[in-house]
Amino acid sequence: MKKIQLHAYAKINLTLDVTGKRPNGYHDVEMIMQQISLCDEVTVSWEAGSVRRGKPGQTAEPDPTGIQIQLTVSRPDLPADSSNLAWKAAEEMIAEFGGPAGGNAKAAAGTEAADGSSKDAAGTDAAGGVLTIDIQKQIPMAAGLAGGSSNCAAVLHAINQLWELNLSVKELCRIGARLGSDVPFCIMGQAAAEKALQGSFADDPDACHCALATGTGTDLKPLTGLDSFIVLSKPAIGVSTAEVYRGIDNEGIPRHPDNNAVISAIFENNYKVLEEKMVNVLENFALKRYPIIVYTKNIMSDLCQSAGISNCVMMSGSGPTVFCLCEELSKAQQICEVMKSRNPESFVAKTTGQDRHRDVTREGKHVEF
Ligand SMILES: C[C@@](CO)(OP(=O)(O)O)[C@H](O)COP(=O)(O)OP(=O)(O)OC[C@H]1O[C@@H](n2ccc(N)nc2=O)[C@H](O)[C@@H]1O
Ligand SMILES: Nc1ncnc2c1ncn2[C@@H]1O[C@H](COP(=O)(O)OP(=O)(O)O)[C@@H](O)[C@H]1O
Repeated sequence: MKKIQLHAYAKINLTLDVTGKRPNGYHDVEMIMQQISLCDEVTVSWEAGSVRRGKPGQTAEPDPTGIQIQLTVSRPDLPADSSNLAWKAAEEMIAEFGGPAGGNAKAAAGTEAADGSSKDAAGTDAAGGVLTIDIQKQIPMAAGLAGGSSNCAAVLHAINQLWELNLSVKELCRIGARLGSDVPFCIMGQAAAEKALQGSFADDPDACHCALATGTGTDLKPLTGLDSFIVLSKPAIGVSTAEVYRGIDNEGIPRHPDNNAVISAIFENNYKVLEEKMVNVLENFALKRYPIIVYTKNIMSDLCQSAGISNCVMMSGSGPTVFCLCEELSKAQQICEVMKSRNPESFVAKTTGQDRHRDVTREGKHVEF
């Protein structure tokens, strides 16, 4: 049996502009996406040849390739069936590749039964195998943080490794884009941030922690990332991305983000410019529809003011999570403490990929998360 454990990182949107609507209902966007340290743990194992039954967690009957998917999750409100994006990722890889490189499960089949599955003379599954996925959740759900998309991306990466497919980040993104608009960014981010993958993607130009996303969010240009601590606070509601995108169609957009100014400000770590130019146009609908988001933003802004830091407070993605940027860990921790008393799902995170923050703070002290 082969096994790989990956971190599935969340993202925040430092800007989010909507520039048009397509005939299929999807919206054109221009947004800056930044990976952060808050993550789930996704473990995937591959056992070739034998199809086990009666194991814990949800299982699917083997498909015609003889491959069975098993999924376990750490939260009871997260589906552990084929509606889970992690499961969909496994199905997509099975449909695309049929099994490991050089040992394609379809091609390696012994005799093919009437239902298309592979059986040996004894009637047991001769080819194929079992893909077992376990998700330990930490990223809040339906939160605007791409938790589901990051789980999906982790399973695509894991199967790429376990089946030795040698796909590039671009090739994985092509598959991921079919599963969700945020999935390609999560794939690029994991290629850059996950130690277990770095050997495979050391020279891949698409491995990055921050990107400008255009099109429906799947055309990505790597950017230098921000170097900051982040406080995240999720009000106790779930928000549907589809509802928010639909809602924005009937709203005026008084202010758009200035992506070029934000890209320069990220490079210079200029929080004053970030405060002025970071805009998420989805707030125009989401804040009206869900006043708890306004309330959360106001509390966080007041806390930033009391701490004497820039007011870089914004909703991430389609919400409802609100975040603020903090240069200093101690201030981020102070703000988080107060936010936790209002919204238990409040966290301190840091942007990934920054040498200054990777292992040590600027003062040279180790940072433990
Ligand atoms: C808003 C963003 C910003 O990063 O993130 P989240 O808030 O979801 O984290 C993304 O655009 C969301 O990406 P994702 O959550 O993957 O969305 P998808 O599954 O592709 O689409 C869910 C629904 O959102 C709408 N949708 C999505 C993307 C897009 N560019 N235009 C849309 O109108 C569609 O109605 C679609 O049916
Ligand atoms: N592995 C997964 N993790 C989280 N949510 C998932 C997953 N698979 C499917 N979902 C579903 O997708 C929806 C949005 O999930 P999520 O990715 O957390 O939202 P967002 O991108 O807004 O942060 C949830 O309602 C959840 O039921």
